Amino acid sequence: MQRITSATAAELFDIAATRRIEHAAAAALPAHTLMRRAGLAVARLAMAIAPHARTIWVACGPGNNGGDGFEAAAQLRHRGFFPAVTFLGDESRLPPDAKASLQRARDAGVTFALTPPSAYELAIDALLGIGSTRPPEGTMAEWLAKMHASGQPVLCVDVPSGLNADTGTLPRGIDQTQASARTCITFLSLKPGLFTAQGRDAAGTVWFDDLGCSAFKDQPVARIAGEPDAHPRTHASHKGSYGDVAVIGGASGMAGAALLAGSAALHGGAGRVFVGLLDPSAAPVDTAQPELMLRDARTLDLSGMTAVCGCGGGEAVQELLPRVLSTAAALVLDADALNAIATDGALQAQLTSRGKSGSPTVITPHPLEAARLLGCTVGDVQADRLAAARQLAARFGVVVVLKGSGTVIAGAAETLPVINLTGNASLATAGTGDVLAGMIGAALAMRQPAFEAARKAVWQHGHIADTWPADAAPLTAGTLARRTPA
Ligand SMILES: NC(=O)C1=CN([C@@H]2O[C@H](COP(=O)(O)OP(=O)(O)OC[C@H]3O[C@@H](n4cnc5c(N)ncnc54)[C@H](OP(=O)(O)O)[C@@H]3O)[C@@H](O)[C@H]2O)[C@@H](O)CC1
Ligand SMILES: Nc1ncnc2c1ncn2[C@@H]1O[C@H](COP(=O)(O)OP(=O)(O)O)[C@@H](O)[C@H]1O
Ligand SMILES: [K+]
Repeated sequence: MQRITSATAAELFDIAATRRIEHAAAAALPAHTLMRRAGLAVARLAMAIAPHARTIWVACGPGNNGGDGFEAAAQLRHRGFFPAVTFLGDESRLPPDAKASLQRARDAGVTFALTPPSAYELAIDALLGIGSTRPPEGTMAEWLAKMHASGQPVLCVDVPSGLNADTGTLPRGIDQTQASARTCITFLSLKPGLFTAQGRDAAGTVWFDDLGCSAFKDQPVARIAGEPDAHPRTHASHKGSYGDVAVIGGASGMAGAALLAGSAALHGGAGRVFVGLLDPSAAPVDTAQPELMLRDARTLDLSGMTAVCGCGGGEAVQELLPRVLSTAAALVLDADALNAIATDGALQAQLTSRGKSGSPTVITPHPLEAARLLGCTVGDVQADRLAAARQLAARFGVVVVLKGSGTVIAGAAETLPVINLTGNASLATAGTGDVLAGMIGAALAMRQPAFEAARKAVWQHGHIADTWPADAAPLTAGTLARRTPA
């Protein structure tokens, strides 16, 4: 059993691949072996989470996920705990594995009840796993609501019930994000939905158990990539070794966004940072950050530079985009640059041909910007974040950073997308996206390949937030930009 953290590197498998792994493993093992191993793993984790629990509520559903719950209850009873099982299903229609585990729970002397216990110290959610086909309703929805509102810890078996294990979406009305401490133990494969969209809130801390079946492989759909490699600086280097970044943005009233990106590029390690402001009346120097070289955006020669374009760019950025797209040596497109491209077919064609030419290019849309680029709704993007990021990457031939909880990084078709596990809601404050764009710009300026530059910066951006000292100044975009990545 392995705890999954932001340092973990592993492949992610969708439901179809997981089913194939399960069938291959089950065929190679004696009957009921997988479920017995799964139930034992649940019981062990339950004992670790709530070692002093008197009553453990085990809510079991109509399929094999419920079977895991019966098996866990049997194992817990054998170890002196008092599981109370509520079963929502038709015994005569239980799959064979689950039926055998139900019998084992009965034989172990587990208590069965029609309604949840009035008091309990841990709830085990074994209602639905990867076989969830429709939104939970009626009694199942009530039990889930009770579990999640009770304040007691919840241990989800394989997948939080109702969560789409491929996409991380929860059905409307099923809230699994309330105050209870949440843990999920998942079997045979790590599923992408546990790590993006609503998955991170629903699953909480994720544990993985391969049930002794690591030999059974299949085709992954994405990966979590762990901590990126450090790039130590050689003694015999100088500022020219670390490249130039030119931030282009900061239209009237929005200079701050460009300055934040510039600050992040500087602290991210770029050799020199120019900030090309679109506001002609902007001050000639930022006295708080005199290292930044402020210029008129129209005068910058981008041919040897990494451009970070769009932060606070307003509508003014549109007229500069043809030159930026054709001349920047490497490029990060954010915010208003993306909005401009979304409404302009010629710019889209230019972006596509830039992508085809292989010039390093990263786009960093949040879900609304991604929706504009794809011509769909935010709901469509969030309904399948992996697919949306892959689609954008394929359309323009660039590296895509689809931001939000479980940021997705997608590139060329032959590169597995990455779901990033650092970051938290303290980043949900204005300007943190500008900081990310600047950090990616710095990594590109240091000549890291575009996908790796994006992956590294996204990981570090989130990691800074995750390790923000409790006694430090509050996390704002400005303080985030100034913290050296750990
Ligand atoms: N076999 C093994 O040894 C191992 C299996 N493992 C475990 O099996 C799990 C997969 O089991 P599974 O395929 O039986 O699917 P599961 O998630 O239990 O649900 C299917 C049942 O739920 C029903 N149903 C669906 N939605 C519903 C809803 N909203 N409300 C109400 N009912 C709903 C659906 O009914 P139907 O849609 O057919 O009407 C069907 O009856 C997997 O996640 C893992 O925990 C692993 O431990 C490895 C070892
Ligand atoms: N709840 C969250 N969990 C993890 N990361 C988040 C969360 N909310 C925001 N972020 C991150 O913060 C940044 C916000 O970027 P963006 O939406 O472009 O903001 P802005 O335009 O204000 O700079 C992104 O990197 C995003 O992934
Ligand atoms: K479950």
